[in-house]
Amino acid sequence: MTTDERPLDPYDGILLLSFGGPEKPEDVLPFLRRVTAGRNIPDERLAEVGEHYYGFGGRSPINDQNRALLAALRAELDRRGIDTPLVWGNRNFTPFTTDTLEQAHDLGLRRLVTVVTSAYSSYSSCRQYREDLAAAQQAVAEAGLAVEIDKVRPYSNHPGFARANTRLVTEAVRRTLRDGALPAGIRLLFVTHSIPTAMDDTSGPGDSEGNAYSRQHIALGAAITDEVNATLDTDFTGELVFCSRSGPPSQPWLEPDINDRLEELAQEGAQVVVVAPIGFVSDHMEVVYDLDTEAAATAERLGLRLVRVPTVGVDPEFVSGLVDLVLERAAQARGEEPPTPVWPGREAMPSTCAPGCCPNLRDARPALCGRD
Ligand SMILES: CC1=C(CCC(=O)O)c2cc3nc(cc4[nH]c(cc5[nH]c(cc1n2)c(C)c5CCC(=O)O)c(CCC(=O)O)c4C)C(CCC(=O)O)=C3C
Ligand SMILES: [Fe+2]
Repeated sequence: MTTDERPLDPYDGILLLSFGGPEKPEDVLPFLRRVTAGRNIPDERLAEVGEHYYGFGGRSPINDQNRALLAALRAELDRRGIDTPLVWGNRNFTPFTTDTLEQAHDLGLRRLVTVVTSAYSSYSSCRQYREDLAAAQQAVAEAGLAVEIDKVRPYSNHPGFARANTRLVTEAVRRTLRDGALPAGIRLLFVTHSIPTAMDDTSGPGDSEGNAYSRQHIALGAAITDEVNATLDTDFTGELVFCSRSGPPSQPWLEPDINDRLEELAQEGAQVVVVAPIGFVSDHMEVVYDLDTEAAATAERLGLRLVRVPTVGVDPEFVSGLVDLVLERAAQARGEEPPTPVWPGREAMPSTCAPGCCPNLRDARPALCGRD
């Protein structure tokens, strides 16, 4: 059979791997216990985060967003004549990854290529998913089922993700124009999930300078800002801020928190803030609570108008980019050297993580899709 007929060879299945979220009030506590097992999150923070979920009827939007992404990926694969089955697994909620691997094996799938719903390099956003894959693979192996698993590269600088974000930010800024002019005191903020500074310091390949997580965000934010300025003839200075900090106060996490920064910006005379959550791929709880509820309330109290940019979600350019990444990974697995498009910057992250990449600083565990 030629590769034209089977463009995903050697893979016979695609796995969408995500975080997972609760779907009803009774799910919330078990979900939170699972997310935070052994992670030193104060009880008060857990109770508080539980309330975020109860405020939305105990249902996170994330699973439905993944169902929509699956449908969009299926449609894009079909459009390209690729009939490879697509399955979905989560870290913290059903369908759990181990069950998904069993299901995949039942379907006859033996070698999967994984797309993670996270674009950046860090323990939480990359290696922890690789550990999930190793644990699930081990669990099904104990039942005698063998499934091989690879993943696509971290894709914050893949044009599909980066250009879709650029277009969404440009459109949001364009919508603020009145008679072709920007409103006075407008600022552009890029937001992502805060992580412990120790996790950021060690993110990226083991022999690199670290801080891959924050650098990747800064690079994308700067590239988007340049594009917006070029397209709309503006002179924004974008900046990166953080949300969803959860560790104890004694542990340093990436700052500034978006709410603190809004206070400062209001004092500096800002009036409109465009908030682009480039750290996330869908409008899940960290977006609809931390930004649309909490940061929106902060902005309101300060008299700031907050314009929230959508996440990429099922944007066709993003979805098509994910399919390109899967095809690229398949070509690599066949021993070819396919082009690895990159924007912004010049270097694609490797599809197989380097030794020591984004280490687990608490308890090292086996991880797939890497060279250690
Ligand atoms: C980098 C990163 C991403 C982005 C990459 C990716 O998407 O994977 C992300 C995504 C998400 N984080 C999510 C939810 C939570 N994260 C928590 C806690 C933590 N997140 C961390 C990091 C990240 N998290 C970290 C370092 C912790 C501390 C504990 C630990 O070291 O693990 C907690 C515990 C309670 C609390 O918030 O304190 C919850 C409930 C949801 C689901 C949303 C929904 O339900 O719609 C999603 C998509
Ligand atoms: Fe999180």
